[in-house]
Amino acid sequence: MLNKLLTLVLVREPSRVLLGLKKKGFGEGKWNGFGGKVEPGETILEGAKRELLEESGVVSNSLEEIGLLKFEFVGDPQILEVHVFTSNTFEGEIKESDGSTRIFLHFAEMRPQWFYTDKIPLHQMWADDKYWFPMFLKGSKFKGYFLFEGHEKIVKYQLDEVEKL
Ligand SMILES: Nc1nc(SCCc2ccccc2)c2[nH]cnc2n1
Repeated sequence: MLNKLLTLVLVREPSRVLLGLKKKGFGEGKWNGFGGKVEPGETILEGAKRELLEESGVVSNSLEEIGLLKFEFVGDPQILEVHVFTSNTFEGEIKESDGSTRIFLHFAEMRPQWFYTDKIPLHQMWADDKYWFPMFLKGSKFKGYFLFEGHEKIVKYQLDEVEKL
């Protein structure tokens, strides 16, 4: 299967969500949760925890999978399969990462910032987020498929709230 396994972690307090501004690479210039590739030999959950720690300095031991999103880009056979997690307990102090390798952690070019749930910068996020973020904020689980043309235009999509992923 050509699907590329990715994770996305949204750290959440009752009225705030932690997002990171991607300074380089895929999704550069967009605010997003913390995530990335699942490495060989690790589970999706382990990958999610690893990326969260690498990209934000946050250690979370209670991630809950809340969404499954598949992204296809016109002209590219590889489908991104993004497993979305939320975390409502965490420890560690939030660190900016500048891509330089630290002694302890390899940071992945993210600038973390808290956003109040009524001030999510959707216009500076991936175009699909405006569709499923409200489901995330109200605690629903969701499954979606988005066909992109380039990185900004959604050609078609399917999105459903689900009881179980
Ligand atoms: N919100 C959102 N996220 C992603 S990729 C998330 C996973 C990821 C992958 C690589 C680096 C960092 C994070 C998206 N792709 C297309 N629409 C999208 N929406």
